[in-house]
Amino acid sequence: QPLPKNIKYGIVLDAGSSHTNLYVYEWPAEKENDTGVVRQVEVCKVEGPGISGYSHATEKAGPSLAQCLQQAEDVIPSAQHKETPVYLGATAGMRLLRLQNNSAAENVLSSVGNTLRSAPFSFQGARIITGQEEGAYGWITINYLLGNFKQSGWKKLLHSLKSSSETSGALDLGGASTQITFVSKDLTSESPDNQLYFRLYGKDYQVYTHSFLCYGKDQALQQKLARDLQTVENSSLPDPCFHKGYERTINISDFFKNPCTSDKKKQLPFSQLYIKGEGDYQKCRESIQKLFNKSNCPYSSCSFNGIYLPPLQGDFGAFSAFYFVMNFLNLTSEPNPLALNKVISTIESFCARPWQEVKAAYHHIKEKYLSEYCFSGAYILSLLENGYEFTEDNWQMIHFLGKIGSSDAGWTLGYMLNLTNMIPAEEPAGPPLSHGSYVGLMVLCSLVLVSVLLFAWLLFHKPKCLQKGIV
Ligand SMILES: Nc1ccn([C@@H]2O[C@H](COP(=O)(O)OP(=O)(O)OP(=O)(O)O)[C@@H](O)[C@H]2O)c(=O)n1
Ligand SMILES: [Ca+2]
Repeated sequence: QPLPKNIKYGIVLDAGSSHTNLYVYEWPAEKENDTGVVRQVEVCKVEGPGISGYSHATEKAGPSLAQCLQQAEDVIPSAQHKETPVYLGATAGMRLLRLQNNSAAENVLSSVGNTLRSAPFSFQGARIITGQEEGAYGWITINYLLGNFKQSGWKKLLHSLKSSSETSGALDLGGASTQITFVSKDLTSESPDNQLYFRLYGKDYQVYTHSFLCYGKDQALQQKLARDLQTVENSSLPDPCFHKGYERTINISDFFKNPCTSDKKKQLPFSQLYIKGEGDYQKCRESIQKLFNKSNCPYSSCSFNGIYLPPLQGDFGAFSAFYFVMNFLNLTSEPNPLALNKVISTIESFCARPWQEVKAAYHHIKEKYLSEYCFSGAYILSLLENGYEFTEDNWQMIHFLGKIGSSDAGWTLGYMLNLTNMIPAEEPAGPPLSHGSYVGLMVLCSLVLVSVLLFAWLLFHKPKCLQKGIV
């Protein structure tokens, strides 16, 4: 008779630059150290901006989380609230706010800390995670969910026959930063900041990671506009990355306060800028390309801006905004990824559609998202092709994925697994057989035993009917 399941829970808040998500995870207590047992049971999108958006009213950052915390209380049985850990990790939006206004960043963190402390859960901290951690935990999450870490018995044998790479690289695109993380056999010690070593389930991993601050898709757009503003003649700016007929007004006053644009600060004779879409993919790609400085590389090989990048290796899972954008454009085809030229032609023709037509065709999608899919599609291609130098030949190694099973791809699960010590360095000494195999083997042994006994009995106590035949 199976014992009643003892379920444990954990909560992680992903305080991103554009918004905050609260995740609830659950796992069977007795299988804590197995791989692939933790699953996401709830996600709650916090209303309003990301916590870095409360820099002018820091005391409101914490209360903005209340509704999602209430949702977590409803999902997790009350008897377990006290023992459920809750973590908050803030990413690039808060890294930028810390650069721009350190005390505002601290006040925001203390406000969210106070709210989380007053929830009935076990508060484990609210902090800004580093870009390295963000990359590493994203890599751990997807490989944990894909079951790439622990293999035993037949699976191990199959894997070694299948000469495929053992882990999948991780590509994360946020609003303010982007991360690339993968196992590299050619990783040299040229750039220690980009090197990580893990020992997980008895295996060593040499991992490359880098986080590009200001290269999330929202900040990349700000960077592009800052460049365009250098040569603007009047307050009207034609922009090839927006659809024809689309117009947007930008306030110049705060524009250059952002650390991603401050080095391009310029006095302008107007306070508002009027962007007018042109819908020209080629021109858009050309203007985005300028964001990737490929001119100097102090290492054996680089991505851009003089940052070390070893040769790309294996498959990649591309998630968050990589997925949102490519999914909108119907370019996430799996298990057979589309060829690069098909991807380019789709984005090119999407950018060429007039804004009125796009708006009518997708009236259910938020205008903020919809108006930027042309820019975002072009930016993703630039980042992957010009930045990381993916080519037609290895493009199909990229798999755009939103979820793996019931869990979202992102850094939060890896963060929780690490902080709760749920991924052991050594392979746990599990039972050598699964329950099914054990039962099967016992039945087989019993049958053999019964047959032997029957045979012995027949041999030594021959029934009369048989003796007669023999005589
Ligand atoms: N259906 C959606 C959802 C989000 N977005 C966009 O995707 C970006 C945000 O991606 P996300 O991964 O949520 O970024 P954050 O975590 O908020 O940012 P960061 O990781 O840089 O802190 C934003 O530009 C948002 O406008 C989108 O285009 N379509
Ligand atoms: Ca993010």
